[in-house]
Amino acid sequence: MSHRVLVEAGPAAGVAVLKFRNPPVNALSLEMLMELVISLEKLENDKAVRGIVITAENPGIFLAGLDLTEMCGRNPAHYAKYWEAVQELWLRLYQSSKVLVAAINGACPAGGCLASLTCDYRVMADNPKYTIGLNETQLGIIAPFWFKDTLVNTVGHRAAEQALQLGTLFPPAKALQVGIVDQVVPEEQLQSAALSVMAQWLAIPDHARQLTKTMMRKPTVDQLVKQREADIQSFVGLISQDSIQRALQTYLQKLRQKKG
Ligand SMILES: CCCCCCC/C=C/C(=O)SCCNC(=O)CCNC(=O)[C@H](O)C(C)(C)COP(=O)(O)OP(=O)(O)OC[C@H]1O[C@@H](n2cnc3c(N)ncnc32)[C@H](O)[C@@H]1OP(=O)(O)O
Repeated sequence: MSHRVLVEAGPAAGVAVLKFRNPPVNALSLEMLMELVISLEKLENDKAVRGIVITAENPGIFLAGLDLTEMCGRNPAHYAKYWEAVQELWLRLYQSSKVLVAAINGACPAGGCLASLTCDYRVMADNPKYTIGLNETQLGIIAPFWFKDTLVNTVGHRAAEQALQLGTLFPPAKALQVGIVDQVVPEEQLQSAALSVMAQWLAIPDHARQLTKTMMRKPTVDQLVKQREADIQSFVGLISQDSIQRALQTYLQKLRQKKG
């Protein structure tokens, strides 16, 4: 039984809707990652499902990214387990044979942006409070190579380099201009727009679309698969450094003080 991920049958045949519900901010905790992987595996094996709309149950925050509390003050074994789960989610999403459409109905930083970038199409609600991007450098950390490659595959090398170096969080219109999202629509039309684009994608025969998706994505997937263990060790080494721990603690404190 999943608590942090809700899967519903969509209003159209063959479409499921997967909703994030991990209050307060839909951070990707270890439990949330594991529940997502299980839900995605079930959907992947369900022949009746051809497409999945991915969204947040409550508008405001799509995903707050990786859970910073999983990466602060823990031991190396925990960091390794956490990072393996992050890799697993990315591999499931990026290699999914289903059509994935992200209906971005809230803030979408870092790991949240990465999850949306694995989708085949991104529709974002036109709300200036919502931003999207790989903002890792703003936290004093570096987006791993497979985060970078997923962005490069979406927006091209130059735009990705600039966005990554600056850690830019783009509001909807700018995100559309850069190509990080494919469509921006009024907030109240987000779900209908996602279903409408899903219908267009489902009009293509599955086998042809799936083989094309694999052809386009396999080189990027293979890069991680062939060095998965090394990537885990690299993450554990970096995240355990005092300077990185200090940077993350400072960032978390800033988030907490924002309220007070
Ligand atoms: C060095 C080796 C390489 C490492 C690579 C690692 C790659 C990392 C990828 C990531 O995803 S890092 C996480 C990036 N995420 C962010 O920068 C988002 C941070 N959060 C926000 O900007 C805001 O919280 C929000 C999502 C826009 C929501 O704002 P809102 O005003 O609605 O809520 P807050 O009051 O800010 O937060 C409520 C509560 O939640 C805590 N929190 C927020 N984000 C996270 C998070 N990502 N992980 C854990 N906890 C988070 C926040 O601290 C508040 O906690 P309390 O004060 O209530 O205790």
